[in-house]
Amino acid sequence: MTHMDFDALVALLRRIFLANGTSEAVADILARNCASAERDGAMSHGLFRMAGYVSTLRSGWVDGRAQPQLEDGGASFLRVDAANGFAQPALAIAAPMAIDKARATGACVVAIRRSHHFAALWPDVEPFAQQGLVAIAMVNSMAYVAPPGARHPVYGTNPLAFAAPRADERIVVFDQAVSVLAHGDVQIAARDGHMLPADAGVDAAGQPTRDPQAVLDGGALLPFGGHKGAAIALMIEIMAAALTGGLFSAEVDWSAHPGAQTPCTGECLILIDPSRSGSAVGFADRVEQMVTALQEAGQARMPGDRRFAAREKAMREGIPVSAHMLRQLEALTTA
Ligand SMILES: NC(=O)C1=CN([C@@H]2O[C@H](COP(=O)(O)OP(=O)(O)OC[C@H]3O[C@@H](n4cnc5c(N)ncnc54)[C@H](OP(=O)(O)O)[C@@H]3O)[C@@H](O)[C@H]2O)C=CC1
Ligand SMILES: O=C(O)C1=NCCCC1
Repeated sequence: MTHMDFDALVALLRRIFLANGTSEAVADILARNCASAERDGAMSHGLFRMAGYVSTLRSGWVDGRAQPQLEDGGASFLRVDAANGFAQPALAIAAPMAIDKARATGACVVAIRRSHHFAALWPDVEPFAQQGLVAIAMVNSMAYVAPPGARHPVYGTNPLAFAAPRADERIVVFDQAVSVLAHGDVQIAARDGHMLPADAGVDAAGQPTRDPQAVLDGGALLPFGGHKGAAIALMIEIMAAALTGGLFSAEVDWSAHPGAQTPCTGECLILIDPSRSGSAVGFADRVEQMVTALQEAGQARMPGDRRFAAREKAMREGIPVSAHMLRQLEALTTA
């Protein structure tokens, strides 16, 4: 096991993206995104995903050089056609105007379509909260999740991320899939020979199973909280696909592109300027009061706490990367 400096890991991942056909701008954004996930201990969307990025790029399913097109949708609405490229470069192009619109009008909706999102979602919201805005992001993915009573999966694992400013320049962030587990964690469980929690998935016959391979081989994941998680999955399909002009998770068809792993769907980001609320007490102070109330009630861990602690440790000590993973990454630097 070696401990890699964050910038050295970003540089290695950047070489992989460039060697496999992305533009410099896309390589910069995705390398930083993927290294950040690994640094923060979000293993399902860190280095584990690099082989999938590469096989997808090589399959021709995604355009690593896409030029996202920004379209003004009105005072508080921005559309982006990601042009069959990755979602994060599309978001990066929209971000400055989205912030301006949110500050000018109180809110802004960013609707991204024809976009591939293969990553953790918190990097899409964190920077906005650091600039004093509330941010909510939703992405749909591909049909891995069966709602209660369904005969086959319809929803994606559809993550939802939320970020808001706290006092003292801190932020509160959560980022979660609608399924009990992310599909990436099921793949990791299958690779490492671990069983799933009892309520996570069903096999191809619709029977509950703890076997990750049975979920991957024609089975399905289940939403957290039964019909309640399923309703959130529905909302995300509506916001990230119907609203943006992207595909629903169940409409993604990559059968003509063997090796493809990234969903080509949509993303919806909502920004709110909390200074518009007119509240006498500052918004960040109110958020802080809420966090304090939770802590006083006994909640020891806030969402984001584990991740921020992992980040701090990794920035101090380096990011642990196994010799096996390092060899795999080096191999991906040659097309
Ligand atoms: N691109 C895509 O299409 C998809 C991406 N994903 C990504 O996969 C990643 C993992 O998702 P998921 O498995 O649902 O995430 P987790 O269940 O690991 O965590 C969800 C959230 O709950 C917080 N949390 C976890 N345990 C506790 C606890 N005991 N007390 C308080 N808070 C807690 C986490 O904070 P903390 O981070 O601090 O642990 C996090 O904010 C996400 O980054 C998601 O965006 C998932 C599905 C599809
Ligand atoms: O882990 C997941 O679930 C997913 N991650 C990337 C995109 C597809 C679903």
